[in-house]
Order: sequence, then C-alpha cells, then structure tokens
Amino acid sequence: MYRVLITDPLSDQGIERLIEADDVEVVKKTGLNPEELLAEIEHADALLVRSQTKVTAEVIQAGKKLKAIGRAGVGVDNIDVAAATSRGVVVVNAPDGNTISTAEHAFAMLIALARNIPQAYRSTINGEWKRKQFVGVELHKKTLGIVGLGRIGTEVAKRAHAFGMNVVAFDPYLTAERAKKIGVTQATLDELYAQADFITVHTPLTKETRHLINREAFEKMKTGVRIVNCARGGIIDEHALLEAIQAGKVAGAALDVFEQEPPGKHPLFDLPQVIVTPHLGASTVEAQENVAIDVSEEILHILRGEPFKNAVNLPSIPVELQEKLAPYQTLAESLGQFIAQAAPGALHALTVTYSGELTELDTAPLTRMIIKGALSYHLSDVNYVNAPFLAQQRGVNITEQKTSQTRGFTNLVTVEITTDQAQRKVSGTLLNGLGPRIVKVDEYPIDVVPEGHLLLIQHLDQPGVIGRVGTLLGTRDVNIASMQVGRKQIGGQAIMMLTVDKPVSPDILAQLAQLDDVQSVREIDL
Ligand SMILES: NC(=O)c1ccc[n+]([C@@H]2O[C@H](COP(=O)([O-])OP(=O)(O)OC[C@H]3O[C@@H](n4cnc5c(N)ncnc54)[C@H](O)[C@@H]3O)[C@@H](O)[C@H]2O)c1
Ligand SMILES: O=C(O)[C@H](O)COP(=O)(O)O
Repeated sequence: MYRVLITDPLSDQGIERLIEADDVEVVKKTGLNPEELLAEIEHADALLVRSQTKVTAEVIQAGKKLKAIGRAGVGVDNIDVAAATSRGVVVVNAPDGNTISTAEHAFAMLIALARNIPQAYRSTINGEWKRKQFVGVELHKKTLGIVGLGRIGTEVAKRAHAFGMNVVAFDPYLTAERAKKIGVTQATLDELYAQADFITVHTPLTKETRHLINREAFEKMKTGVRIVNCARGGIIDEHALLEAIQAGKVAGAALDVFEQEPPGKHPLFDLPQVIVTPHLGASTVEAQENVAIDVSEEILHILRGEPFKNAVNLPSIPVELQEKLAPYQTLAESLGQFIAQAAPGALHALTVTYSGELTELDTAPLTRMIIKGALSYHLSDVNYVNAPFLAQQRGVNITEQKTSQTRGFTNLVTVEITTDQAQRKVSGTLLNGLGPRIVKVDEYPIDVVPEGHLLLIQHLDQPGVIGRVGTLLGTRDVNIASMQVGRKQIGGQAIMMLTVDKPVSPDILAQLAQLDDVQSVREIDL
C-alpha cells in the first residue's frame, strides 16, 4: 500500500483517482508546521503539494520512503529539486492544467489596472461618486510587452490581439518562426522596455529572472507604463517598483504574486496605483481540477513503475520513443550491472556505444539505465533519477557514442569501463523474440542470458582447465546450469562464463582463482 501525503488544498474531484486506487492510502494534512511535516513525510511514498508547502532538503531527507513529489501546478520553486534529484526522488508537475486560468487572470488584472476597477469599486461602495478620478486608458492600439512567451505568455498574447493590442515579446528561447506564428514582434528586453505601454511577466523565477525588472529596467521604460506580475514574486524588484511608482515613472502595477507570501502589510499596498490579488492565477474550479487530475495520475504511474511524462528532474521522453526503448531497458541495466561486477576498483569512466537500429534513436534514457546498473553495485540508493547525478558527483566520465559497425547484429550495446584497477568491455544485444543476450566480453565472443548467478573466469586455453573448474564446483555442491567458453586463438587467453544455480561463497571463489591456468575469477549477480 502506497501512502500519499497531501499537504496543500487540492480539488477533491481531481484526486478521486488516488482515493479510489486500491493500492493507495491518501492522507490529507494541510497547514502543517515544519516539524509536523517532517514527522508526516517519514511514512510517505509520495507527497502532493501546491505552492504553499516548502519542500526543503530537510523534508526530502526525512522522507525515507519518498519516491515522488507531485506539484499540482507549474512552479516548483517551493521544492528543492536538486535535493530531490540527489535522493532519487522524482518531481512531477502539472504544467498545462492552469495555463488558461492564469492567462485569464493576468488579462483580468491588465484590464482592471487600465480601468482602475478595484479602486473605483472601493470608492463607490464607500458612498463616493468619483467619475473623474477613475478615468482609465484603452488597451486598443497600445503595446503590450510580454517577458516570457511560454504557455501562459502565449495565451496572454492571443487575448491581447483580440483587444487590438500590438504585442512585443522577449524570450531567450523564442524563434522567429514561433514569434511569427503567434503574431508577436520579437524584441530584446531593452526594445520591449522602450516600446511597451503595458508589461506583463510570465517567466519562472530563476537566478536569471530574479529582479529582472529592477531599477535600471524601470529607467528604460516609457513614462506611464503599467506592470502586471502573475508569474512569481521576485521577478520584479518590489522596492524598485515602489520607487518607480512614487517617481511617476510607472502609472500602476497589478500583482498576484509577491517576494514573500503571504506579504502581510506591504508598503506597495499604500499606493493607490497598485492592485493586488492573493496568488489567484490558478485558482479556478477548472484549473484546480485539471492540475489535481494530472498530478494524481502521474503519481500513480510513478508508484506503480509505469511511464510518466511531466518529470521536472528528468528529461522528458516522447511516448513513441518510450515504446521503442522499453524492450532494451533490461538489457541496458544488466549490462551496467555486469560490467561493474566484472571489473574490480573504483569507476573512473564509462563509455556506451550503440550500433545497428539503436543509432536511429535517442538512446540517452538507455545510457541512464546503464549508469544506474553500474552504480548500483557500489551504491545503495541509486535509481533512474539520480544515477547521472551520482556519477557526475563521483567524477565518473560518461561518454555515449554511436557507430555504424553492427558486427552482424541488428542492434548492439557495448559498455566499456575504466576503473583504477582494470578496463573491461561487454556487448549485448536484444534477440528478436528471445530477449537480451551478452554476446561479447572483452574481445571474446560468447552467448549468455544476462540473469542469475554468473562466474566470469579468465584463463589460459589449456587442456584440463574446464574440467578442474567443473570438478571443484561439483565437489563444493555448486551446480553449473550452463557454460560458455570464448577464446581468440588456440592455447591463448580465454574466458569462461558459467551460470550457476546459487551464489558462490568467497572461499570457493578463492579456490577457483588458485586453479592451474585460471587467471582471475569474478562473481556476477544479475
Ligand atoms: N499566479 C499563478 O497562480 C500562476 C499560475 C501558473 C503559473 N504561474 C507561473 O507563471 C510562470 C510561467 O508559467 P508557464 O506555464 O507559462 O511556463 P512556461 O515554462 O511555459 O514559460 C516560461 C517561459 O519563460 C521563458 N523564460 C525563461 N527565462 C527567461 C528570461 N530570463 N527572460 C525571458 N523569458 C524567459 C521560457 O523560455 C519560457 O518560454 C511560472 O513562473 C509559473 O510558476 C503562476
Ligand atoms: O505555479 C503555479 O502553478 C501557480 O503559482 C499556482 O500556484 P498554486 O497551486 O499555489 O495556486
């Protein structure tokens, strides 16, 4: 039974699939203080949050069974993603479900700002009738500057067009083709500042975007510009915004998000030009249901070991590619496990070479499986998420390459490692209908199913050596299920690969290594 802990308010309809799942126990505990969260997380297999819960490294560390963190929404800045990655915890979000709601909210804020709606409302219900004071400006024929033309920025652009606005956009990843398709003028930030009557930001909060809109930026803007932030507090320097409004440079600002949330009594709130909402961008019935459904499904997939798509700390793999790579996963992982056990010493470098039909695919996910397999021999907490991170942390040099040399196989994966004591190579293939096979170890051709208990023995190709190995194992009650011998030339270096029915004890391994003409013995468990 998987325990899924939910610590922020989520739509009940949205989490129905989790509640109905036979293998899941849902525990809803909102408003936990940090100590309570640390206590609860200890028993959770998955954690589901919105933007309120701060999922710190300490929380992730305390989650001894934690496999997944689901964010019912877009921004993951309340989650220490790096800490999750290093612990092998998958972080998934729901990037699409609240796009429309947030774009509509940003547009609502834009109109409210242009027409002083919140200020006029407050004045009117207080018994005043100040028609002159609340004269606004039209959006029609004005220029809207959009900083960050992703999902939400693009939806805002569409709405701006409907209102007859010119749209200029800055996004470092915006191509000329995409700008043309959306109907926006691509601009540098400085050009955008110089042209825009309204500026709305729709970027994530990152090192680059923190205080992107600062004092220098305000200086480059038109006098009378109006600013909207429904993305993240911190993208706009609130202190610089306050000064720019007081100086008359900025005519008004509409803010849904703040550097500190909740912001408490903020100096910006004393300015009549500022209108605010309490982080409501995604707060619609529809968006909350969408994101909760999306993230619940993702969590179920992760817990059940099924494919999932919106991982924040894993590269996304298109479904068609997932389907093509799926049959190779076992081969990839077992080649990694095999090679790590075949070579003694600390791993320095691992090179994977793909050939045959695999050269046409994006093989990065298979390399990840190989790294996982190789590291799992040395480390206990390695998984598909943290394997490349752990390899990098330990200074292992990973190389992936492709070659047209097929050596007669329709597909071939070769893994070569260098440790501080040895260098070894193993090649495997996926035989149509028969599954994975190891077809070469170093330069010796063999044919072995990569599973169970294997003995890899390096020896001299001399009469009697095979018999001596067989006799020793037999007398020590170790049954040999299969045996393969590979050699390059008669009487030269050779390898023996045995599949045995049970693990072989260290003293038997030591005795095997002492036999005449036997040079080395490695036990490999797959
Ligand atoms: N107020 C809310 O309730 C609410 C709701 C949903 C999303 N959001 C926030 O809105 C933001 C955007 O969400 P989205 O779904 O559109 O994300 P997205 O990833 O689709 O788009 C973000 C865009 O920002 C661009 N970008 C990144 N760095 C940039 C930079 N330095 N300058 C300019 N552009 C840059 C990216 O290229 C991308 O196109 C996120 O921060 C998200 O957390 C807020
Ligand atoms: O990044 C998001 O998805 C929004 O900020 C929504 O946050 P919320 O789930 O706390 O409303």
